[in-house]
Amino acid sequence: MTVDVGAERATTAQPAQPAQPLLSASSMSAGYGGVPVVRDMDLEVRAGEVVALLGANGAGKTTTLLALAGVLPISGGEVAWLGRTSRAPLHLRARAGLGFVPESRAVIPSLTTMENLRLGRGDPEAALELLPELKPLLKRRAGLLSGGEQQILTLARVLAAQPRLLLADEMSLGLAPMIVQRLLSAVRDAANSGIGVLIVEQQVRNVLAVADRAYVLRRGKIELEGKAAELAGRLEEIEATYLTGAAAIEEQADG
Ligand SMILES: Nc1ncnc2c1ncn2[C@@H]1O[C@H](COP(=O)(O)OP(=O)(O)OP(=O)(O)O)[C@@H](O)[C@H]1O
Repeated sequence: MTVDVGAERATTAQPAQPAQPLLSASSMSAGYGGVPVVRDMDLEVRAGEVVALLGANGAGKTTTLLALAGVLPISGGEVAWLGRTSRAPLHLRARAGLGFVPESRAVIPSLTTMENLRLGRGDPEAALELLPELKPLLKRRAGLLSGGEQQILTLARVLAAQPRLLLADEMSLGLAPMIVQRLLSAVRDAANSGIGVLIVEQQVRNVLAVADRAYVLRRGKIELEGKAAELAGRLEEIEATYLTGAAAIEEQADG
């Protein structure tokens, strides 16, 4: 396994070839305390596409994102970032253009919206172009924003760093439908501007409406993949087989 952090840095000035995935995993396994949770995963994300990662509670979606981001060490297979095999941790991948949007809102409450946007090394204006509703809130302390506004700011902070690839973990948890639509459409706009996106989202119909492709996880393995529009056409079957609470309980009983 080649660990080539220096090469990651060196490649940041060069745009990735569209033909080459920004991020790919082959036979990737990862878990906790030596127990694998995701196994044998093959996936990829290319510039300009939104890829959804779907699965029931406990299927391994967050674990997959953490392993791809370098937060959780992989126990098998490979992750390639910008065409090179990598085991670099998140902060080094972040320097090379990987943005991670966590499940929980990640703003500093005592700082204003603008100060939050300036925390990264990026360009607040780039984020404000994608999320202009933050403009009237720039001088307000982030702690005084609503939950939805804080999640919009969380996404904006990551976008301000102008990442090449965005990994987003259930951004919409507990938010009103309008805010969810807003976050998803901003993610789509970001992809249209050339960013690759891998997104975990419980609101399957909504995420498939903005995604290009999707992977469906069950018991830590990718069981289904395809174009988002095709999967949306089979949504009832997919929900019953892979995504419902009943499917998750059945999994645990079987497992
Ligand atoms: N830090 C941890 N230590 C041990 N096991 C963990 C840890 N985090 C998650 N797990 C286990 O790994 C499995 C997959 O969890 P993960 O959070 O990746 O699933 P998920 O698909 O993201 O679920 P959800 O939709 O509920 O967030 C679960 O059985 C979970 O209990």
